[in-house]
Amino acid sequence: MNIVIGSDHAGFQLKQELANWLREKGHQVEDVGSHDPEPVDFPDIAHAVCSKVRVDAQCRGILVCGTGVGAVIAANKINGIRAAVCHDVHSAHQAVEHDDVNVMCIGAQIVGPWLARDLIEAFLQAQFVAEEDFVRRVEKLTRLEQQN
Ligand SMILES: O=C(CO)[C@H](O)[C@H](O)[C@H](O)COP(=O)(O)O
Repeated sequence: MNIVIGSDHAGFQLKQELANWLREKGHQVEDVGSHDPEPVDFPDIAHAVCSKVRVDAQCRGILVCGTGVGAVIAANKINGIRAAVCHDVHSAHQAVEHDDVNVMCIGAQIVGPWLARDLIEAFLQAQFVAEEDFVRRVEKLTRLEQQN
């Protein structure tokens, strides 16, 4: 799968580990930074990841900041992005299955590397379930995005 990954300084170390691990698993990974531990603002990294994900339906995004909170706020302001901060495996797959989430945000200060891997595996393996209720709700999300 094509994956775009990014982090701010708080997520840098975990993002490096996750990007390497994803490549070892055979995924196509584009790392948009940060590329060193110097401070960087999470909205800039969220924009870099999400501007690629929003134009490629086959692509998923992963954002790592300290808590996942700043990243998810920023990502959800970008048209075409449905982002979720996920720190449990159930949310990580249901977010895709029900809500067609295309960007997952992780807090490096909240979860360790092993749980982060489980979260990403659940996120990447999940597919949207195109049931009537789920489709209708996602369409309503798109309309909300267009209204504002
Ligand atoms: O978690 C975050 C935003 O929700 C960020 O990654 C930062 O950790 C947080 O904003 C704290 O900022 P700092 O510059 O690392 O003190």
